[in-house]
Amino acid sequence: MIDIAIPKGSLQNQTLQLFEQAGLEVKRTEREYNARIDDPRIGKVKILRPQEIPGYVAKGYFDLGISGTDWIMESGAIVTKVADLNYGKQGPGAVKLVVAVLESLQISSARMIKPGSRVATEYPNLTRAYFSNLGIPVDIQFSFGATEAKVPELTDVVVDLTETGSTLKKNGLKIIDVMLESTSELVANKKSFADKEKHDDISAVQTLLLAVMRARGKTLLKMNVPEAALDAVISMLPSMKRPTLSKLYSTDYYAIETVVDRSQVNLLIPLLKKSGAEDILELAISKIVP
Ligand SMILES: Nc1ncnc2c1ncn2[C@@H]1O[C@H](COP(=O)(O)OP(=O)(O)OP(=O)(O)O)[C@@H](O)[C@H]1O
Ligand SMILES: O=P(O)(O)OC[C@H]1O[C@H](OP(=O)(O)OP(=O)(O)O)[C@H](O)[C@@H]1O
Ligand SMILES: [Mg+2]
Repeated sequence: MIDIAIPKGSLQNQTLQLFEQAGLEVKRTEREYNARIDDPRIGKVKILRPQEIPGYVAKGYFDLGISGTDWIMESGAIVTKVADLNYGKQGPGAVKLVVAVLESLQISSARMIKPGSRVATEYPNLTRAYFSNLGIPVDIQFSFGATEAKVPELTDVVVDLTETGSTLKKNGLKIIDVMLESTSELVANKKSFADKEKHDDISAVQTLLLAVMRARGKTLLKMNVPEAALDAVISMLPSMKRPTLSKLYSTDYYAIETVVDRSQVNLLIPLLKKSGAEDILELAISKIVP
């Protein structure tokens, strides 16, 4: 059995949705931080801040956790990366940890930042390493948030996250460098990962979550096609390997089944029909395990 830490805050909704779609619904009432997942492989489930999750996983309080690349790196926690889950607050993709200054300044790269500048950030360790690497001594000031508000009176430079870019823009800031790209990651405790039984349970959760991620954006198409139209229809169809073909009982029709990109399906269906496909069905896919 494995214990899991789920992030509260920006990554919470996407994480809960992913677990639910994987058939691992995180059950709890509003404001309840001790949750349950009804699965024989999963024990304790807690909802915690993503800043703390890597450290707790590293110490062995949890076998598995989800946090952002940013907090895994900032905390310096030694954990095993099990999977990139590749979502931020707003959905798929990564967020950027950027160096930003007032738009009106004649500064276009981090190398142009003056020694002694004040730098406000929630990530003092990553920021210290970054400026020390550049060889620019700066005055790093820990920020509890609303970091963009601090320019220019309270700080000269900010190191903060951006996803849509809206907060930087609304506060008159421009990006002069990207320190790192951060996405949600599934991480495991090193000892648990090396333990035979726990490894199997960790792998099971990994397989189920990744299967959901893979199925997103894909859809299943089924159709009946007369033998005469078979080549024309098959030549249009993408598939995971090759389309599945089976003969219909006592006719010259074939049934075809294949996986296609959801973004393509509405373009494809009318063309398939025109080429002779009949009884076209589109079905949702919950999981794809290669
Ligand atoms: N749009 C986003 N804004 C902030 N954090 C994001 C965003 N998208 C993804 N994240 C990730 O979420 C994690 C931070 O989540 P958390 O909820 O603890 O902080 P927060 O959203 O900044 O909370 P708070 O509202 O207290 O400032 C980090 O790993 C960060 O990279
Ligand atoms: O590029 P955007 O989509 O605008 O998102 C980025 C903003 O979101 C986060 O702020 P948060 O909501 O965590 O507030 P905080 O600054 O008080 O932590 C982050 O610190 C940025 O300010
Ligand atoms: Mg924040």
